[in-house]
Amino acid sequence: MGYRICLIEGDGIGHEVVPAARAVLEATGLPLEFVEAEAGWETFERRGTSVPEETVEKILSCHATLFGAATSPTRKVPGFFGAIRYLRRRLDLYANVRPAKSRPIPNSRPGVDLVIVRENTEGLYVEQERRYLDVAIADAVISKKASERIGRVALRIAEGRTRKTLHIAHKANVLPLTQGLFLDTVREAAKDFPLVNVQDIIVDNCAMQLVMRPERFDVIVTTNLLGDILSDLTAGLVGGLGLAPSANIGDTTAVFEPVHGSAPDIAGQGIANPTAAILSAAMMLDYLGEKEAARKVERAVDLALEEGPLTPDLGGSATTKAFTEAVIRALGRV
Ligand SMILES: NC(=O)c1ccc[n+]([C@@H]2O[C@H](COP(=O)([O-])OP(=O)(O)OC[C@H]3O[C@@H](n4cnc5c(N)ncnc54)[C@H](O)[C@@H]3O)[C@@H](O)[C@H]2O)c1
Ligand SMILES: O=C(O)CC[C@H](C(=O)O)[C@@H](O)C(=O)O
Repeated sequence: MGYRICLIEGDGIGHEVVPAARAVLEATGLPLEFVEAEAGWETFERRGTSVPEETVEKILSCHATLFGAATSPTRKVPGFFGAIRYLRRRLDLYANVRPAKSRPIPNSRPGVDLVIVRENTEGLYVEQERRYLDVAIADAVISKKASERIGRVALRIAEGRTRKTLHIAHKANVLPLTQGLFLDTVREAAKDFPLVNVQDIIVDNCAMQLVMRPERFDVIVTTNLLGDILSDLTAGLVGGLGLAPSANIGDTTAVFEPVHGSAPDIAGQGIANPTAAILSAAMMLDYLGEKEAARKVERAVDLALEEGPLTPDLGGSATTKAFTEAVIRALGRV
């Protein structure tokens, strides 16, 4: 039996990096069947909704989904909602797992091998904002249930790694009710994981320590917006957004996507780095139980990064297509 994979390109460079990742997936030789679905800003403009119901149905009919990126305007547009944010909440994809690993390129910091585990359903992402004349208010929701389940995901990941260390990154010193509930709940869950060395860290110090000494971190668990920001920081440590993969995982399905967005500044030029999408596809293979194929794809990416040619974000002049072909050639040698 094969795997049904839902592909959602989205907007901008999503149209370039998802086909690249698909080509690499096809080159693994695994029995994969692809189902295409649409979501994002272009979909909203065409159909009046950024996530048509049939897209949700297609995702649910597949074993896993690979998502590119979707554009969200910074102004309020009536009827619009952010596609990936909607899918995370609609499908209860509560764990956003974002690894950052050193890669064999000059602008990647050596010695980094960490995972950010970002709570993916609440915090400030409940998107409850109100405006009263010149004052605007946003709600941040933290629940014991969501904090406990994301805490347990992070603790299980930490338990399975060599260093077995978990940092809980929080701002409970300023927000003791919301951030404090998150911190206390994860600490409580940690009692069931005696092998994991659990430490608290205030998020601003965590950001500084990540820049100064990233090699000391193993797994970091944090709330939604803090994880959003920290995971772009860790992407920057290892070579940039073009290299950072992620997984949105729930109990019934999972959506894999590069950490980056639609990159309007380079979209349509065929020069986007497909590595983040390809590594997200590797995370998807791992989720599907195809561990060996996942490891091979990751090794092929590292070989291609080592040997080049590199895309412009990494200082080269290769196209998306040329780099993808290099990864596919490398797949034959790993
Ligand atoms: N998951 C998502 O769908 C998602 C994630 C982030 C941002 N966004 C949306 O994307 C749009 C653009 O946001 P942004 O500019 O802040 O972030 P972005 O990630 O799209 O781009 C940030 C910078 O990184 C570069 N970059 C990103 N990915 C790259 C790649 N694969 N190869 C080479 N360079 C790459 C871009 O050229 C840009 O200079 C916004 O509308 C935002 O809402 C969506
Ligand atoms: O632009 C959007 O609608 C979502 C962007 C998205 C987020 O979680 O905020 C992105 O920054 C990410 O880290 O996945």
